[in-house]
Amino acid sequence: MAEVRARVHLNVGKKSDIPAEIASFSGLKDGQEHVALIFNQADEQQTPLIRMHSECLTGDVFHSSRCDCGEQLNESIELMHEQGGVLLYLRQEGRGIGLYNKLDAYVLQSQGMNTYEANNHLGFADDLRDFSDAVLMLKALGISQVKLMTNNPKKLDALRNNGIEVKAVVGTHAHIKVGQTGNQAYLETKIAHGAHMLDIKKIKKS
Ligand SMILES: Nc1nc2c(ncn2[C@@H]2O[C@H](COP(=O)(O)OP(=O)(O)OP(=O)(O)O)[C@@H](O)[C@H]2O)c(=O)[nH]1
Ligand SMILES: [Zn+2]
Repeated sequence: MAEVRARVHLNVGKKSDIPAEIASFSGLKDGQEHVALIFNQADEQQTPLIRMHSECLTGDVFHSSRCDCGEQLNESIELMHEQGGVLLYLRQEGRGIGLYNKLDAYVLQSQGMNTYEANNHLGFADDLRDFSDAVLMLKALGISQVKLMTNNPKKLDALRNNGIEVKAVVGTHAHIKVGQTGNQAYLETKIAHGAHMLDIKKIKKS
């Protein structure tokens, strides 16, 4: 069993004006410092909106053209500001392979491989993520049923197979960034080979 270690108020978002709390945990299994952002005390709602967001330094911090992670993060924060929610920020950079390996994968993608082929070429599976710490974090917050914000069916399975009831799924928009280092091929590959439920019509040019 994991437990909440510290829980403290802060404002977040592009303008630092969205009230939230950040929580740290004890008893997590993989040794990473995962955190939860809690909006409007949503852990007290019966079925809060949840996002399990895997870390992406290049996208979340630098708003890289190669992916849509930073935009998804902002979208989650803004929606949770409106309706409450819990954002689990999971330290699973590069779908679990780490930042330097992800940059090696980007080199291979610049040479023509897709995102999964590049992982495989480096000796990794398509996706190394394990969401059991996310489940422990939800349980530590007393959350057993959720509305999940994702397009990734693996995240649904990870919760459903571990005692968290997923009552509804809320898709995120994706934002196309055109050009040689853009994210269009990355998003299309996730739909075609990763079974992502991303509605191509929901893709917006940003
Ligand atoms: N290995 C690898 N990881 C990538 C690449 N592009 C982005 N990532 C990582 O992919 C992860 C994306 O995380 P999420 O946005 O939470 O997950 P998702 O599987 O896309 O699912 P949803 O956004 O919930 O639909 C982050 O850890 C990024 O660092 C890539 O080309 N190669
Ligand atoms: Zn990213």
